[in-house]
Amino acid sequence: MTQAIEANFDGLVGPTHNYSGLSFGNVASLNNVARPSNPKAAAKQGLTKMKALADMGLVQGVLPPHERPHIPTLRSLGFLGSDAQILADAAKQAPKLLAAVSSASCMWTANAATVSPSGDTKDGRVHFTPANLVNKFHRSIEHTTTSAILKATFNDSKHFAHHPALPSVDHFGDEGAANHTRFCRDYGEQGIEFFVYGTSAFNAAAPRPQKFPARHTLEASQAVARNHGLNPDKVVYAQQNPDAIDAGVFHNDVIAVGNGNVHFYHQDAFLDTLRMREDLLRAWGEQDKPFYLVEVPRDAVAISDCVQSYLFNSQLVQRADGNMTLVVPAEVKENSNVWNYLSHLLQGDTPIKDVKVFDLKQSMSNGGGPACLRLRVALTQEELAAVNPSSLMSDTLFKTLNQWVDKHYRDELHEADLADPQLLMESRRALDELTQILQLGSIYDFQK
Ligand SMILES: NCCC[C@H](NC(=O)CCC(=O)O)C(=O)O
Repeated sequence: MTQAIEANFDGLVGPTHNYSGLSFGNVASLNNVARPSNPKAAAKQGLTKMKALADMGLVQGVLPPHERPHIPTLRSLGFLGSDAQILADAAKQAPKLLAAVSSASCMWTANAATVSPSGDTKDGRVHFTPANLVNKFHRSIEHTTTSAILKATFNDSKHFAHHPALPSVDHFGDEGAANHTRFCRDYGEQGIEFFVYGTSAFNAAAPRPQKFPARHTLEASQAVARNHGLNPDKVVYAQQNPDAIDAGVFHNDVIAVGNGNVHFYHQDAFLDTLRMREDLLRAWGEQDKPFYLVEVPRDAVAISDCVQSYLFNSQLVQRADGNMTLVVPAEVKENSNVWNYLSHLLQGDTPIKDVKVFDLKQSMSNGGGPACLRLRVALTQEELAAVNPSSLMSDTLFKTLNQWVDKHYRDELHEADLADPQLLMESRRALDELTQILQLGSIYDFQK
């Protein structure tokens, strides 16, 4: 049998990366509002992580940034005239709206979509549903372009099925793979799809957070599971602990991560931990590999440590020897509770055997760690061969993209700069060139 693999598709940080405090409930986004950003450093930090994972022998892909500021959204909201006029009017009349349509938030591709590998789906294809991200206006405008990018990257209907986003209303709030994990013995076999939601929209009695929004609903996850043709016996749902959301855990991937036969999560991540454990063990059943439930006790690491360090927003990746590496942000090393816990974990009886640390400070300052920056797509060799080859990381692509960033990106950006018509022109020139580098065709409005 040919070996299936799990590829990571990272979002390349766009030229308008900035700190606008747009994400209520996301502590880092709120704390860093109005700080100057460095889009050039942000893009390079992301590229360095992508290249390092490719060098570890993993398949690494790149998804391009979206067109920002998004002039078509401003036009649809009544701004008229030339692009420069629209920017000037929006900056004056609705500066927060201009910031929202300028966000580089599509870099966090864990929120791009939910992906079900072919081993799990009825028709044996890989299924994609772009997330509607309806809870945040600046993110709710992503799914149309995300859909175009996914279709251009996974462009073969024999292997890949693309669904539209769910209805854009709170009832179907969908944050994509940030709340979705897949467990399996082998990436090509039937696995368990684990959906985590913030609340249930159609059940008024369901527990919900008091302070911050629950961005993802049970009903959204159920609809995705139906559309993807998943086997109900191999789907597990779990509700996030509402208190965790109120403590700043706006996506489940801030407090849990899974891969293969390992679920690594915090004691306070879920509303009903016992049930989550039982449901996963039942779905796993009898296999020649044990299932590891690695629960981090609150006495060792508090929720506040998780939110501050992003311990769980790590990538748990497969090594050639069958063990796993945890890819963490530098903040993990700076938090002594977390670092001590990790040192202890690596000695224990779990497949997690080493840690790799990356500086992702630019993304982290908006609440996005290593796991937020990647969308996982498990692929058989035949499916991998059908992926757009120009989207896959290599020595050449790494060099080309670094040069491209050097040529087009600024190293300092303030919120006021978003009104600069030059920034719009620079971004469009950059993205036009990028679609040629990645051979994606015309995916942006300005190219049509
Ligand atoms: N998965 C990580 C997502 C982080 C993202 N932050 C933001 O959109 C912050 C943007 C700003 O505040 O400028 C969010 O909360 O959805």
